[in-house]
Amino acid sequence: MRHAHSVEQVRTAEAALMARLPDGTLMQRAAAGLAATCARLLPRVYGSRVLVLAGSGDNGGDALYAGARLARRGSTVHALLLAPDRAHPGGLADLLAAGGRVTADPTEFTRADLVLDGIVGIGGRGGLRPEAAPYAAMERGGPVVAVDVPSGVDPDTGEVPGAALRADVTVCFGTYKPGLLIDPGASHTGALHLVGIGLTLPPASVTSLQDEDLAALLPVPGTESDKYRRGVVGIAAGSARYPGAAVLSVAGALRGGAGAVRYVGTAAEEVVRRFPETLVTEGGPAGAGRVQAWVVGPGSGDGAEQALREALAAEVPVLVDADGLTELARLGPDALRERTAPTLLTPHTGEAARLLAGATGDAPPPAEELAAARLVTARRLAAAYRATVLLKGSTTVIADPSGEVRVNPTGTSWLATAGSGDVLSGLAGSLLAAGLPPLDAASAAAYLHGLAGRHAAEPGHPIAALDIATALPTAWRHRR
Ligand SMILES: NC(=O)C1=CN([C@@H]2O[C@H](COP(=O)(O)OP(=O)(O)OC[C@H]3O[C@@H](n4cnc5c(N)ncnc54)[C@H](OP(=O)(O)O)[C@@H]3O)[C@@H](O)[C@H]2O)[C@@H](O)CC1
Ligand SMILES: [K+]
Repeated sequence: MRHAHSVEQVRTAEAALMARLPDGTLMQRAAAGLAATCARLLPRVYGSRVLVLAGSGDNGGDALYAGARLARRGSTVHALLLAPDRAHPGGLADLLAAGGRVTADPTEFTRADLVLDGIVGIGGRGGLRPEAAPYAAMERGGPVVAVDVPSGVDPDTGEVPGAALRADVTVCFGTYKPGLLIDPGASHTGALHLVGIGLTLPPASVTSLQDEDLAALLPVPGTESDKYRRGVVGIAAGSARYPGAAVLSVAGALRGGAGAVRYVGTAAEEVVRRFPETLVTEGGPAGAGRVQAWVVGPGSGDGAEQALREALAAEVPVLVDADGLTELARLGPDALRERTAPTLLTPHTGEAARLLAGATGDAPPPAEELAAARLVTARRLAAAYRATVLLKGSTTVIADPSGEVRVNPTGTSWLATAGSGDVLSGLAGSLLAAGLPPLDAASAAAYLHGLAGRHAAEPGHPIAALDIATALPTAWRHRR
């Protein structure tokens, strides 16, 4: 599991540790880790050109001290000071003592074999300021290594409100920051390296599953298992107009580990033709047999209202997707108030905008605004509806009403294909039926779905939604 901590949590842990250590110890630990990573990135440290972009704070201090270490190993190190009269005094003195020089020449950015971005770290707010903004678009001669955070990325949220540096590698200190894991910030970090500096941190509210976490979450049938113990997932999806959504949701559900898939809706014929193992019931969720979790909404069209009401009345976990979400947005959070079992909502940003409008009574915010603020949006929705929310898109973010968040690391842009969300809904519903709590079910489903998309698209070609469902067993088996 990757754990990400907020700036406030990092500052608290830093203060506690600094009180016990001699001045400057943490910065030296950070600089040592940073310099070691830079040395590995350079073909040869001796004789390489290194540029340090140093801002006014400790982030610049880290970069200057790391520059000094590289200068002592024979690199030609220049420092470009973005606030020359406020550069970190100790770091600058150390760099000069090691033979480094100050430059005012911005073209050094292009000449350098490696650039250290020490403009701003966890103390930064807003995009790059005018003196630093041109570096965001400038041609580079070698890798850019971000110190702690790529400058211009909000460390707490991943928002990128203005210009920001795109790093090839980010060396972060003590812990990951949420903004390094969530787009658009995540797409600025490049490869992530964590350097331990000895902080004692509280439990993280933002985490990201890794392969071994997925392995621990996925249900494995025991010798006592029968289909009911493994879970029956009910799929209320599809309509005369959109029968395909039902087929795709069932396809995802069948490969999600539940013991059986029960389908209700008007696309039964198409579903059974494709997947004869599906149990089919006439009518809506209310009249269906035993079901341990419902998925309601993909392609439901006009049938969404009735199906949603019936599913929400059941005392089992319910996943609401697509047309079900549009209907829920119309009803507002009150529709979930009486529920005793968990509810999982799986909106894309357009549906999230409607859900927010349904909760506030305001006009729906532009979907692009929500896409740029994914963490905040998922948390707002989870709080408003008191439900677990899986916000789809570039970095899928899953928030539960307690404020806990999982960030999915396996996304791929190949997943942005029609019907991909239908497969995800069935898969997540299946994991809910198998008994996983909603945060686990949603994050495991997003992880597997992303992996399946990668497998299906290998070695790099377009895929259709059914390809994702077909690749799920491979993703399940290999988990990477
Ligand atoms: N925490 C830890 O455990 C450890 C932390 N360490 C390091 O310290 C870093 C945090 O250092 P920090 O607190 O000095 O803040 P930092 O990010 O350098 O910013 C400082 C100043 O920048 C300015 N500024 C703001 N926004 C800006 C913008 N957009 N563009 C340009 N400038 C902007 C603003 O000043 P202003 O100009 O507004 O007066 C602000 O006060 C951390 O990321 C890590 O690298 C390690 O050494 C070891 C252990
Ligand atoms: K930085």
